[in-house]
Amino acid sequence: MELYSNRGLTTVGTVVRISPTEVSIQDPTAVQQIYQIKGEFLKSQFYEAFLPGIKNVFSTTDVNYHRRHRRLLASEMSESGLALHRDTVETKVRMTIENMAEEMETRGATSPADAAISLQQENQYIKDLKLLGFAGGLRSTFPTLMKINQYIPLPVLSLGTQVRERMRLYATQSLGRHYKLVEEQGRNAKPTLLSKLYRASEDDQDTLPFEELREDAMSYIAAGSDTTTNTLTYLIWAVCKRPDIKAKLLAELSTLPDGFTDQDLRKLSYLENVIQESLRLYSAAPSGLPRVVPQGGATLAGHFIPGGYTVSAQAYSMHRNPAVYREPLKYDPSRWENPTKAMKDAFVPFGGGSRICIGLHLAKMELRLATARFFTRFPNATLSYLEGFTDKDMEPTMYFLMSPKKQRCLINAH
Ligand code: HEM
Repeated sequence: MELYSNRGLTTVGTVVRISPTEVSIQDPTAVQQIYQIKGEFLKSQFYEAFLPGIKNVFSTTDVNYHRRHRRLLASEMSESGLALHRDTVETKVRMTIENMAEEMETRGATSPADAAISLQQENQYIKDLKLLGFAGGLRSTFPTLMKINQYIPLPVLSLGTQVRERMRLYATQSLGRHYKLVEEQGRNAKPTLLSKLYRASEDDQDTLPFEELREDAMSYIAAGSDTTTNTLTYLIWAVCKRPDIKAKLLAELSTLPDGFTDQDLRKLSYLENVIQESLRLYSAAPSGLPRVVPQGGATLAGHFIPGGYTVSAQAYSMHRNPAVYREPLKYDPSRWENPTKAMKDAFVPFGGGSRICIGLHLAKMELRLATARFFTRFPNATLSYLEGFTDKDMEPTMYFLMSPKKQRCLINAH
């Protein structure tokens, strides 16, 4: 199979052994086999190494624990459940756009990622989010580091422990703020993504103990911030680089009524294609998602893989396979006008099966609103060359999550 990487076209196997007991697979049919709703390929120990000491809906490898949490969390994150949160998302997006406009005045350029995140919390919080992915990626990719760390403490790993503790504190504070509101305002308190669970009465089966809820809140903070922000950053950068694409997007946005809402945006097909294409090339979590082959083994892409082996597929290569996507390195939203079955099967920015991203509808709502608000407010936006910014700054780095190498993208938003 031929694959495009940043270094050009390389020929690699569809099935590649990457360690004595681990196999990476880039075959759309096999991927559908591995990541199924009722699948038997369970998350591997990789996830516990990624977030040691934290058991939540993202990291747990325990099927029953996951099923219970996922069931309880799912309704609020569904498309209908999110209707309650549209106004909150809309307000955050508007504030982000205002931040950008202000930054333009003071700095002469704006950085979408900084504008989006600076609203949420202090500087330390932002640093912590980045460090969490970095340290987690190191730990799970190089488990030997953990062994060395027992004898010679490695600063990056102890930093990771401190970061996890601070993330736990952020989650506690965030839940605490809502508890206080509920005490003061009762059921009329502004809902959050976890409201339903702690509104339930003490003896209600459909609720979670505070500690478990707090760990899930951590997964939302960690998995839900940088992912959407990085995708949005790459989207704005990619569209600003291509005046033809921007013009087509602006033409579609110009059909929107004044005071448009997400309901209006959902009808815009080109906007949807721009988001799809950004998730294809710049998907924020494009690394291998390791699963354990069930007992008895499995035949994947024509190869028998014994039970207990780890298999993984990664969106990065799947999304750049020239046999599926013509000119795969080209940013071309129009390819999504009539996608083939292979394109749909190979498109896995949110993972798949029972462990598919629980935040995907929220992420897509945020991306729709932020893209539409950004380009209607700044129709003449172009790339900025201020502060020596170049395309090289946008080369991806990957520590499980993908982000621009220099952690910045400067836009001349005027
Ligand atoms: C563009 C934005 C996003 C991308 C690309 C993304 C990507 C992913 C991927 C690939 C997975 C599967 C991980 C695996 O199998 O190991 C995942 C899982 C998850 N994501 Fe997202 N995500 C995004 C936004 C969000 C948001 C906004 C939230 C929550 C607020 C969120 C929360 C989660 C959680 C909790 C899981 C674990 C689900 C489970 O195991 O049941 N994500 N995400």
